Amino acid sequence: MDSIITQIKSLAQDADEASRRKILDGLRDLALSLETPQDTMQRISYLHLQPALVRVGLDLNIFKILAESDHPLTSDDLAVQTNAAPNLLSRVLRYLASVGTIKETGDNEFTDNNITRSLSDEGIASAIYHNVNIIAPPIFALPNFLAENKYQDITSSVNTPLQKAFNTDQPAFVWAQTQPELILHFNKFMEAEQRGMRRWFDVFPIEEKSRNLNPDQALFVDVGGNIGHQSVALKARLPEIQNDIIVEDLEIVLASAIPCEGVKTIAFDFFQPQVVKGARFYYFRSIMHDWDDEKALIILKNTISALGPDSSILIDDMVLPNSGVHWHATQVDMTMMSSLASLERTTEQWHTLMEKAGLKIVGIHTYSARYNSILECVPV
Ligand SMILES: C[S@@+](CC[C@H](N)C(=O)[O-])C[C@H]1O[C@@H](n2cnc3c(N)ncnc32)[C@H](O)[C@@H]1O
Repeated sequence: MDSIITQIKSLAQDADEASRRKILDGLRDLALSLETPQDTMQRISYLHLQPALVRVGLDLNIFKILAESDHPLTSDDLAVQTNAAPNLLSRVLRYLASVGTIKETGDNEFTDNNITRSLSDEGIASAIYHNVNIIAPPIFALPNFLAENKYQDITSSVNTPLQKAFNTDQPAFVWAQTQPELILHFNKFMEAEQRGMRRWFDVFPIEEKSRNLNPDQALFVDVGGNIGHQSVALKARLPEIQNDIIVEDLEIVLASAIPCEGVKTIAFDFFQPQVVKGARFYYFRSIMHDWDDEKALIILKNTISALGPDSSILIDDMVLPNSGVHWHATQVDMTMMSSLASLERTTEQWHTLMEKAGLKIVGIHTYSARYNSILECVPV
């Protein structure tokens, strides 16, 4: 067994991202194939504990303390540093070690491992906060919601499990504006989610397609661009181009925009007609997946009215295959459904949406093993 583990580790060390994922998924399938009914019961029925207890670890700063310590710490050491009751803490630590998020080195003594170090990263911590605080309650409300609605499609963004879970009648993005902590975590989560990934312009011929701009023509409008990660990266890629790169988002979000010379911000509601006319690119990253076809069509039509003769719309979202969709994508799809009444789309669903908008897809450039793709769209 030890020699098999060593072989797998060395295989993974030299693997590219797609092969490394294949190894992880193969090991997952192997572990599942070995489960007894008892194992399955233990695994699935307690799954929800892990994010909740990891959040406790984050609240107490346990992962960072262990990652920054050059020697193992006892639960009493950690109790002093966190002000948590020693007995409570030792039980929490024992749980966290048992699921591999920290490493037990002796009786009530712990150190870090690769998972501890990942969890001590601010962006990854924010992803956990966002998912535990905002995504999990609607997911737990989902079974009753579906039963009450006789297992019909969730089609209204004001009637989803999110409204049930948080007792609100507002759509998620409006409700979110009343939750400043949510916005801070969400913005950091968005950064962590993109980190280390190939960028869309690594496959999209951005230099070639940015030629012959008029001097007063905007190059790039990052619609719903959050705090500007993509626009800042694009500016770094095209430093010599002086045409405007503009991040549009809600005012409350732009308040935390990354300051960057050459990147402007405009507070803008994409359910209103686009205010920047004739830009070369109108870019939507992870926007269409937030909305059902009806709302996505409003956003697209508001953009089409601003297009100039050489403009195009770039949609940066997942393009799902028809079968064998990876769990990284199916879990986002379930989240979209439960909180936003929206979806991740297959190639066919993207074509249908664009046809309804009066657009045609002239290219699909896939840039990650997670189906992230640029759909280049122009009017029919
Ligand atoms: C899933 S995030 C994607 C953010 C960014 N494009 C990225 O990929 O990191 C969706 C974004 O849409 C913004 N948004 C939601 N409703 C909006 C509206 N009506 N007008 C403009 N932006 C909106 C949110 O504030 C958020 O930043």
